[in-house]
Amino acid sequence: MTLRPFSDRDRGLFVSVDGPSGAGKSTVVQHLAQLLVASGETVHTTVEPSTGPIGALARELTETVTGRALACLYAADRYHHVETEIRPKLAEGATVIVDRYIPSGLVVQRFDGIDPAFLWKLNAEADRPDLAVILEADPAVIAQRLGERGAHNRFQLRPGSAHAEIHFYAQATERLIHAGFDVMRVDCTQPAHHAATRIVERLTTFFAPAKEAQR
Ligand SMILES: Nc1ncnc2c1ncn2[C@@H]1O[C@H](COP(=O)(O)OP(=O)(O)OP(=O)(O)O)[C@@H](O)[C@H]1O
Ligand SMILES: Cc1cn([C@H]2C[C@H](O)[C@@H](COP(=O)(O)O)O2)c(=O)[nH]c1=O
Repeated sequence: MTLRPFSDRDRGLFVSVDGPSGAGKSTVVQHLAQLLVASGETVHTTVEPSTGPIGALARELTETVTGRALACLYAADRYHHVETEIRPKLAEGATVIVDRYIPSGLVVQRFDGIDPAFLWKLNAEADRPDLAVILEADPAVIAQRLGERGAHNRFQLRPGSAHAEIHFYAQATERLIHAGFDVMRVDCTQPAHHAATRIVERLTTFFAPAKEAQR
């Protein structure tokens, strides 16, 4: 199987995975990568904030810097990540799976009261993923997972954060669909490998070239 976007057969497929904190993004990304590698794909997994210099700064400053300044820092990391890691890996033909991307940029900074229109403009020039996966679940499930695992950041410590984040994601998802993004909503209350299998099915149905084209 060789996964290629129809718009550009010379590069690999770009998939983003977003969803509320603790929904299971990292777990699904891991399963998805394993399934794709097992089917013969070259896969590069990556994460935002990136491991680059701006990503490291954003991660370090998330607890102390707020609002527009933090939103700009995450957007700067995104543009740098695309230029220095994502595009080069796609050009090598790898399927790139990113754990958090534009949808997170449209959602997380809303906890600091930032206007969604500002977040949209800030992220508007970042390369679009071929498929934007959004994990969805009942707030009680997410709150339970967060409670068991423990919070990773200040946003997850707020009472009702799971409810608020699910609401922000629903709005961001509508906006992405309206702008023409290929969005796949995935129920993450199912076991993670089931969710990953559904994503692989979608990728192979919509993006794997016909056998003749591969020869
Ligand atoms: N499908 C699932 N069913 C049950 N538990 C799950 C599932 N997916 C993830 N978990 C558990 O939920 C917790 C959060 O998972 P994970 O770290 O993958 O979430 P995340 O969305 O990447 O979190 P964060 O946004 O904080 O990075 C972990 O303890 C993980 O083992
Ligand atoms: C991409 C992105 C990330 N963040 C914040 C949210 C979290 O504090 C960390 C990510 O860590 P996790 O282990 O994946 O939860 O980064 C953000 O505020 N804005 C963003 O666009």
